[in-house]
Amino acid sequence: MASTITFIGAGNMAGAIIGGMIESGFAPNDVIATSPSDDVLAPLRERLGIRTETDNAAAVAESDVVVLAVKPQIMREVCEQMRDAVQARRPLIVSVAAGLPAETLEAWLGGELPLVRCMPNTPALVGAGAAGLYANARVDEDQRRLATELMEAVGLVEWVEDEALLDAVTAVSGSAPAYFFLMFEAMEEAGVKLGLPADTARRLAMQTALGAAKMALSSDKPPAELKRNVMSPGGTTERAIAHLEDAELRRIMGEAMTACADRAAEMADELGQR
Ligand SMILES: NC(=O)C1=CN([C@@H]2O[C@H](COP(=O)(O)OP(=O)(O)OC[C@H]3O[C@@H](n4cnc5c(N)ncnc54)[C@H](OP(=O)(O)O)[C@@H]3O)[C@@H](O)[C@H]2O)C=CC1
Ligand SMILES: O=C(O)[C@@H]1CCC=N1
Repeated sequence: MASTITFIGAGNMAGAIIGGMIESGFAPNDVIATSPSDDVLAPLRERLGIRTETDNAAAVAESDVVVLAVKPQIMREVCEQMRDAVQARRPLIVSVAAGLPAETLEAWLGGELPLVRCMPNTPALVGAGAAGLYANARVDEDQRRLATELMEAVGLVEWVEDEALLDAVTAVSGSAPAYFFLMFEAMEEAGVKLGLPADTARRLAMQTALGAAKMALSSDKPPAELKRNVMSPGGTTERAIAHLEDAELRRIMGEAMTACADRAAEMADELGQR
């Protein structure tokens, strides 16, 4: 793809997407990352060979796609500062910010812009990301393809036609790597209590998660059946699963994910006011 793609903000999420893009074959010279601090940019420039810029407006002036990847709390100020450059260039805007509505972002950037809202996750760094995308009415088919191509370079893409569903995507995939990392912590701690060295328990737990995910993705059987296949009657797994069900893991996951989606909607209320 010959388009120039600029990331406004070069933190965790932008770094993960850019790393995955370069790994998947995007030309480093077509990618620009911005940050107020060259200390943040220098390692990206040196490690990935991409271009960097401390002036957001200057980067926007030569971009076909502008990915907004700063924290939601500073998004308004960042958008307003580069509004003139965006209006002069009219690139496709892709926002990865949790919560902030397309209409609000578009208004902060001066209005009438093609804008895709994307909820990615950090496994993009290893090409195993999962992203939900929503396009406003100004996004044409070519721009939709461009956004798909960009995010498919780093993982799975699912489009939603109702913007509000991005809050659900945040709960199911955007925030969800952290749920699994918590699970790894808990499994390692439990493995150590059962006598294993910590690093052995950690490696076994992670490899098992990878295997379970790969197996579930490649199987036409639903997870409930794959689970039953591990549970020998009267055996060990049955005992563990009974414990998790008695402890109401499903209810806990439901409540945690509802809290996540509610927070995304709350952020829109807190930050999305014009
Ligand atoms: N982390 C995640 O798993 C996910 C994050 N997101 C979204 O991604 C966005 C970024 O989050 P995340 O990467 O975690 O945050 P980070 O804090 O890691 O990254 C944000 C970056 O923006 C930089 N920055 C601050 N001000 C400016 C500016 N004026 N111009 C350009 N860059 C600036 C910051 O620099 P400095 O540190 O020097 O201030 C920082 O490096 C958020 O909107 C979040 O909702 C979405 C999905 C998943
Ligand atoms: O925690 C957050 O707000 C961001 C959005 C999704 C993942 N991290």
